[in-house]
This record gives sequence, C-alpha cells and structure tokens, in this order.
Amino acid sequence: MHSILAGKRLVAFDLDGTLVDSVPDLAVAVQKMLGELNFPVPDDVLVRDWVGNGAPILVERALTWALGRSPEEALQTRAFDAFMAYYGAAPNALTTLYPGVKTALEALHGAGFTLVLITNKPERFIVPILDHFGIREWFTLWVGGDTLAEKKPSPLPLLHAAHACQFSPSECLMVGDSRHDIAAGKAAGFATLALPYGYNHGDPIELSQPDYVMASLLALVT
Ligand SMILES: O=C(O)COP(=O)(O)O
Ligand SMILES: [Mg+2]
Repeated sequence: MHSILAGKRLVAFDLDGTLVDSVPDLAVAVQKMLGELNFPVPDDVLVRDWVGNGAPILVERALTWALGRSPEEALQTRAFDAFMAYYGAAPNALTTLYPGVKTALEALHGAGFTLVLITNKPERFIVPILDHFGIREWFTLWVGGDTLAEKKPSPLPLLHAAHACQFSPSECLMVGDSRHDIAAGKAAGFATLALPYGYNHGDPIELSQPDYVMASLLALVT
C-alpha cells in the first residue's frame, strides 16, 4: 500500500474518467440527442471536454455549442429527456474499465478500507455500470450528481459519505480525474489524489494542486 494511505480509513472514488472511460457512450447519447433535434453533431473529442458537471450541464454545453447561444428552458428539458433515454438504453456498450481498477479496488477492500463512489453522474446510471463491470460489491455507498442538494465541487457529497461511514475527513482520501474532485476534496478536508488520464476540460489536473498525482490506480496499492 502507498504511504498516502497511512492514517486513512475511507477512499472515495470518482466514476467517469477515474474508474471508467465512459465518454464513448456519453458521446453517442449526445450525438443521438442532437441528431434527433436536427442539430449538428459533435465528435467525441468535443464531448470529452463537456463532461464533469453532471448530465444537465453536459446537455446545456452541447446545445450551446449547436445553437451558438444558451438554450431556452423548453429545449433544454426536451434535450435532457432525450439524452437520458439514449444514455440509459446503452450506458455500457462502449465504456471500458481503466487498467488496474479491479486490482486496486479488490486490494483496498481486502486491506480493510471503506470504499465509496462519489460521481456527478445521475444516480440511476451508477448501479448498472458498477454491476456491468462486477465492481459493486466493493463499495459501501454511492452518491450521484442528483442524489443530494449539491454536487462536486461542493464538499457536501464527500462529507455525507464520511459522516454516513463514521469517519472524520482527515481519515478520508478523494480520488478523481477533474478539478471538481480536487476542489470538493480540499473543501471537505480530505486528502486528494488525481489521475491524469481522465476528463478535466482539457487542462492538466496538476493546475488544481492535488496532494498526489499517480499515473494509474495500481500505484496506490503497490
Ligand atoms: O457525469 C459527469 O459529468 C461526471 O461524472 P464524474 O463525477 O463521475 O466524473
Ligand atoms: Mg470524473
């Protein structure tokens, strides 16, 4: 186990861009949604930079790109419903687990750490994805972007998880790929570990000054 885990009891993981490379399926749903509305269709590279603040903001960014201005509420609602239906129909068709994820989760769980999942993704997609990859059993709880009143970068979901599992923030580590994970972790009083391979709106994650950066989750458990 890496020394950053010394004194830690709980490890909180982000999902998109940290455990799973989900952009291929998110992009298909965005492309189908915009196509249905007769708008131009973006490529995966564009969609990648729109992920990170939850599904409503992803849809709003896609519509703003297609329209050249902010969408009105009725269009946003219609597009959001279409996106949710398309993504819900195939959240795992092209999504893959990043290397080392299963090994790291199993090792951490085996070493007695409490593992939780804190994503900005809508809650309804969490279990289908965890089950598809056979990793649900290792998590004590999961929080989606629409589970609580606030999502990352708010510290609220992290503090909720720490409280529910009866650990103090100083006993917790937040692991994520984006500035929102690092900001939420710092605000919650968690230590922060960043993975540079995910989605951070095109910026290097080092700009957020996480406590640690590792190339892969394997480095956490070896
Ligand atoms: O759905 C998003 O926008 C990001 O999800 P994440 O918090 O798991 O990275
Ligand atoms: Mg992420």
